[in-house]
Amino acid sequence: MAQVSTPSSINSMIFGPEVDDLLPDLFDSYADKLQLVNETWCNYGGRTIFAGEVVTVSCFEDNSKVKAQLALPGVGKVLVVHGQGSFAKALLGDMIAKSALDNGWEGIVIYGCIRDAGAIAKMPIGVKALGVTPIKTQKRDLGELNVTLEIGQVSIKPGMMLYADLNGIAISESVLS
Ligand SMILES: O=C([O-])CC(=O)C(=O)O
Repeated sequence: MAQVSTPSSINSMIFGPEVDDLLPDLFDSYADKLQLVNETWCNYGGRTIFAGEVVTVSCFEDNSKVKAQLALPGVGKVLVVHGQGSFAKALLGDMIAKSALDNGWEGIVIYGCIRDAGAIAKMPIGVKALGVTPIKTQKRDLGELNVTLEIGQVSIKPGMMLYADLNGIAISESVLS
């Protein structure tokens, strides 16, 4: 599994042996540099600790841009998708998640829903979302790439760093060091 381009001390928190948690240690050391993205996230990916440089998509019940981005190389990157919190359509399923895994993405955060949660749970990639629905979107190529997103009263901009574990999601303006 590729390691993200963070300082080795943080990499050891993310990838070290028997590491179960990341955010508590990060907030103990770097609280002044972190913003908590305070939403009721559920964990769906087979990898519970992940970090990377943020790429953003904004879309509503259409995951065309999500599919297109995750088909591109993603080593060291996390895709953050603002789906307006919709529970009507899934913005990620197992095929798109597999594509992300094959392309080296560290993780995917969806302010909305996913489907194929059983299969995604077996994939070694980070996936967090608000919930699940079995219904997929219609792909009409609607949505915007690399715009600033407002989630959990935090502005999430492309190029920021995102850190996630079972305790939540946090972002920083730059790589913590
Ligand atoms: O295609 C979709 O919209 C979602 C899906 O089912 C998959 O990724 O397998």
